[in-house]
Amino acid sequence: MSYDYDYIAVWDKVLQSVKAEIGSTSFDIWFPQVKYNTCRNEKIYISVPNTLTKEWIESRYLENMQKTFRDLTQQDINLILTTEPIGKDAYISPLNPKYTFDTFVVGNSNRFAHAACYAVGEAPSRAYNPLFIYGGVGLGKTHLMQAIGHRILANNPKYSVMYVSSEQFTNELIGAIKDDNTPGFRNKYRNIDVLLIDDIQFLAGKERTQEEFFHTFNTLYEANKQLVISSDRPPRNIPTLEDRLRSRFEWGLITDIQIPDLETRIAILRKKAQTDDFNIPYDVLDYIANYIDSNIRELEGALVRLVAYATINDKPLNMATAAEALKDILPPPGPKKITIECIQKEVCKYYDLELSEMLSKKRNKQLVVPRQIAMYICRKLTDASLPLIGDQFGGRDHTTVLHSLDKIDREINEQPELAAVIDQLCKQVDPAYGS
Ligand SMILES: Nc1ncnc2c1ncn2[C@@H]1O[C@H](COP(=O)(O)OP(=O)(O)OP(=O)(O)O)[C@@H](O)[C@H]1O
Repeated sequence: MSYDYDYIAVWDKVLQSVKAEIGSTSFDIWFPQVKYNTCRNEKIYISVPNTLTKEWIESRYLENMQKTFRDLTQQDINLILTTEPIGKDAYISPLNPKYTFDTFVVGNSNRFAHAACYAVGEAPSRAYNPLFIYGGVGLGKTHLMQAIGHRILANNPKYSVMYVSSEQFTNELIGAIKDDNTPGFRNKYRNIDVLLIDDIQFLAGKERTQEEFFHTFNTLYEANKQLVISSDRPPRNIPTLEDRLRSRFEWGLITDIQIPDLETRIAILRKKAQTDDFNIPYDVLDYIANYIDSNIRELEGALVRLVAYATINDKPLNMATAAEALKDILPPPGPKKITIECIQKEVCKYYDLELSEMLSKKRNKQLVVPRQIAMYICRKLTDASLPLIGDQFGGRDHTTVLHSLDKIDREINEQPELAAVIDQLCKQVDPAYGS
């Protein structure tokens, strides 16, 4: 047996047996979008819609599914769950219908990026070209990019809009080189009206792909076609990106998405609950939003996990169920205890430092300032005495702490940007700060 259609039939049987085993409620939650994709080198690739589903199935059902598959085929085959498209024609992902401007919540962290994307969606090749969007993992870059695609298509159904991740672009180029069909590849990429290319940082170090992308970029740009590029960092920070590409990315508009504040996180959860018709009390949404603060995908993942848990166990969607369902990823509900350590960690995260550096005796400026800020916040948000703070900062004397507090006090008055950073850090440590 080696044809896809044989394996597809086996896969169907595997699904039937899973359903018989776990019941249709769980099955309908986890399996509707789990599909046979392709067979490559003794491996069967199964597409799953997201990482949460992947992890859930892997940890609970995969072993049995694999066994059933092997029993039915009498072949030593591995099942691989993947969120990436692999199938022969699957290099170009269609747009996700959920990623539109309507479903995107605008807050301070993404207002500018949203406005830029919206303008490009309404006036492709006229507003900003290229448009470069960057921001941390799971903050909405793909969503915004695809929203541009949807809007352009809604206004101009004849446009050919292509969304592709840089990884797919690379894989497809490699495939074309292997099959001696680079003209076909070029033809496809250079005859479109809009190219949305995601996660461009993936091209770092891939010279041949960069070369190809450079020509694709030029051809499209010269033909006045719209380019939208996303990355996890600004062009100047992508290592081993050729200068000629970097400079092209800087020709148009560069816009970033920041980590959302608490209000935006709550608004995103409310919108998601409303769109998916989940009836969840606001205090539960606030609880989730309070603790998951740096990745919207995880924020949504927690919500989905809660709903799945409540459905499977037939429990009400309330705080107690949330605490149970999310106990592995969130601390129990209730006021968060603010400790010196959690302040140190938050400040380290902000300044990209190791905790050990903050507690060390080193006195270079990159360490001294964050250390003094952390001491200042400890004094502000905890009851800790000066000697205790000194002690927990690598055994420093209380006079050192006092000196730090005085210094930051003075600088806050002179430097509004420092005051804003400290304010933001205080909010991160204590979501109730200032309210
Ligand atoms: N402002 C927002 N409003 C509503 N949903 C959002 C918002 N921002 C992000 N999301 C949702 O969060 C999830 C992650 O977003 P997305 O995949 O666009 O992130 P990304 O920045 O492209 O991540 P990566 O760096 O992993 O490529 C998606 O389901 C998206 O719909």
